[in-house]
Amino acid sequence: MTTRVNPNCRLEDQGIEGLGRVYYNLLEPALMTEAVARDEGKIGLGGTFLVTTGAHTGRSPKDKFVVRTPAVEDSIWWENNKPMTPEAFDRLHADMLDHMKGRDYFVQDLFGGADPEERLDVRVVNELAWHGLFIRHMLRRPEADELAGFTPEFTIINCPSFKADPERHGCRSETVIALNFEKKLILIGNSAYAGENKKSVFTLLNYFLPTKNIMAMHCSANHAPGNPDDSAVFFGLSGTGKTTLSADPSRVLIGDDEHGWSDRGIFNFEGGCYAKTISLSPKAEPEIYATTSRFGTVIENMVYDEDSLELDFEDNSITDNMRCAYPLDAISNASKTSLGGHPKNIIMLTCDAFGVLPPISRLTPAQAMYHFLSGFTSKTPGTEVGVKEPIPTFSTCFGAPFMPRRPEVYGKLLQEKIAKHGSSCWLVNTGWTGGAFGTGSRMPIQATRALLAAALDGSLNGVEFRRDPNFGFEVPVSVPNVSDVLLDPRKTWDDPEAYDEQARKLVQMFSDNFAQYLPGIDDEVRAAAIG
Ligand SMILES: Nc1ncnc2c1ncn2[C@@H]1O[C@H](COP(=O)(O)OP(=O)(O)OP(=O)(O)O)[C@@H](O)[C@H]1O
Ligand SMILES: O=C([O-])CC(=O)C(=O)O
Ligand SMILES: [Mn+2]
Repeated sequence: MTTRVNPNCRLEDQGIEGLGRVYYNLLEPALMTEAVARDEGKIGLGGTFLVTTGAHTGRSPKDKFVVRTPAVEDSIWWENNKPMTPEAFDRLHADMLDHMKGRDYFVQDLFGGADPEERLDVRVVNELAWHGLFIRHMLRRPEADELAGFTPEFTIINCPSFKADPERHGCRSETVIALNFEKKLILIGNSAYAGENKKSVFTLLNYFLPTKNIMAMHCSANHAPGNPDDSAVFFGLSGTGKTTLSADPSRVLIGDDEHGWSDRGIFNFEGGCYAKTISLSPKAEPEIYATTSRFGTVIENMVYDEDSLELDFEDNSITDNMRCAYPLDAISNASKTSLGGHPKNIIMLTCDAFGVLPPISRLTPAQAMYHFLSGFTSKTPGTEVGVKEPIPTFSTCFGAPFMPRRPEVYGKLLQEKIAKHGSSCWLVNTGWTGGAFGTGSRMPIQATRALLAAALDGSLNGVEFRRDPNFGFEVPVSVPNVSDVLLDPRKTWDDPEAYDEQARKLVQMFSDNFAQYLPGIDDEVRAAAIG
């Protein structure tokens, strides 16, 4: 019988002792069985696993720390990554190991990265069986014979029942995510939100890959049917549409959130997807909807009927950030390899709740760099009391919370690769049209899809373009299957002067934010800066 763990690499061999029962590399059915036995959640329709995560229903970026050791001192972007002293980390580590004694743990040995040459071997040690199921869906699953020789390069210990002590552990609250590059260890305490697991691995890859000249990207990716070389990536912050728009029935899905771009092309870091389910429509997003009733899908923080177990896609009383996690093969048109060629098209998604940005714009490489460094989207009112206006959010590289290095590192890599491979770049607004949030409405998914289809098949390059007076990029005047009015946001507003006023404000926000990047920027990108 094949063993499901490298016999020379048990937790004891890593100095983790005195635990209760340790379950190594259980498969999905066994993980579900253990999760049910522990009352962590319950089986839903079609064999999904329904779970709630208590106080944390999203990531806790303010509680994330990097241990400040000499080896990483010069390479970490400390203005964006909170430091923790090695001594505080050691106390946290010792206290967590102590807390773990006598408790059962679920170990999953997995790969981060679909390209075998570039992958990171990670061991994820979870207190919750369903976290084991989640991360097994999300990362790359080794074959049984690969497990026999598996030696983790990094270990993540995720212990939601552990509460940190800010005084003793040098953190901010009882919640902690601490990355130690020297000890090759990540410790997560006091959050049951599953997304912390996957974004920890992303942060590691974002640190390591640039040294190998590989661009690490917070983006989704797909390719044309039968032609992996005709690939596209979709950058974007949370909620901008990476997952929704990459799962396009007319394209082959490579992945929905994290990818690398090496000299061989693009590769998914993950083996699964983590989709938002709020208002998920079977008509607009049939592939993702179908995953919410298949065996093994983890359904996190959704309200359901206690008797019938029917999910309520509209009830956001637990959180707006309700999600489902499933392996890539749950999507029928997913790539078998999770690899693609050098992207022919680079899409930058933004959800502009001010209703100012056009639904699609063509960017020069310098403009693409400007928008990549800006990383604009907006948070919409409603989730926080008293928030009446959309909140502009500038998160550099479309993912500042996951970027351990300085933005220029990623910016330069992307710039070089775009120049070398001649990728076309586009800015796509999946946010508001016909006015700002409160007046207008969200861009219809069908319109966004039609515009993307035209960009990706090359036909959009053949239409007439106008130059946007506020942002300087080019905007198509007319596109088949999309109303001309939609293409010109000013015309969608009842009051065009109110549009101009809002546009002026947004330009100013971009310009104020970009000031921080001007000192290190080359002339071409400087010339593309607006305002
Ligand atoms: N025009 C549109 N384009 C894309 N998504 C839209 C559009 N209109 C509405 N939506 C909704 O917006 C949400 C986009 O979320 P999605 O999960 O794709 O974001 P994401 O970029 O993958 O975020 P995260 O990184 O948090 O996973 C979905 O709920 C989708 O149904
Ligand atoms: O990380 C998460 O919690 C979910 C996600 O994909 C994102 O927010 O970008
Ligand atoms: Mn997503």
